[in-house]
Amino acid sequence: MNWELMPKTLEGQITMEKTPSYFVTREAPARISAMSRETKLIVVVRDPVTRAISDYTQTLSKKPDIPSFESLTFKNRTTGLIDTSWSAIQIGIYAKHLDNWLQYFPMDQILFVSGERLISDPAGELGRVQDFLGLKRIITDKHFYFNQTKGFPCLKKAEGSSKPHCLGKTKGRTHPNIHPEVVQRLRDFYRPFNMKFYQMTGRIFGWND
Ligand SMILES: Nc1ncnc2c1ncn2[C@@H]1O[C@H](COP(=O)(O)OS(=O)(=O)O)[C@@H](OP(=O)(O)O)[C@H]1O
Repeated sequence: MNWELMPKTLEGQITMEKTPSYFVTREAPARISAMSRETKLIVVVRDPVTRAISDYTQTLSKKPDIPSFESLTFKNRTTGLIDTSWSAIQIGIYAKHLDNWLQYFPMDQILFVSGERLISDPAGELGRVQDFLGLKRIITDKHFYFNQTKGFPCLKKAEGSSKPHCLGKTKGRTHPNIHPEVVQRLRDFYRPFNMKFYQMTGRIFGWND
């Protein structure tokens, strides 16, 4: 197996790699740190309850026969006991995953991007990303417009083209309606983990307001 998958980076270049599952993979911090302790890490996080529903929506689009969101959420519906072994729930316990990364990387090498702000203020959030990477703020408000049909911000011009570009059909799917009681139970479940995560990152993401 060839482990040297990352290309060599020359002076003045930044090599980037995106794998959503790294953040929740136990072995990832040690392996990335062994490759380079200077690696900068960027994680996009959104309200873990919406994240769980989004995760379920994605699975449902591939396997329409899976059980309901509610039945996967609870180990026991009557007592309200949540099945934390279900990956859609487990992934949203951000404080726990961050603990694992902090064994190998200092906090100032990790940037948390707010998924909600990425939608409401993409240029502002990307401004933080550019600062974190030590880049000039080249991407600004001028580059985005809000596409009413898509319901999301899109690029005015795609790279190498003069045409507007939105993310594809698999981004921004309609979520199924989940019973408000189930949503509330999940909000209560995540609250302490969210509070811990705000404390660790020094940013209030506003998921329990
Ligand atoms: N500009 C724009 N356009 C469309 N979608 C946007 C945008 N910005 C953020 N989002 C949110 O991205 C969510 C999907 O991203 P994922 O992280 O699931 O993608 S990935 O498959 O893990 O790469 C997707 O989640 P869903 O709403 O559940 O589809 C969106 O909420």
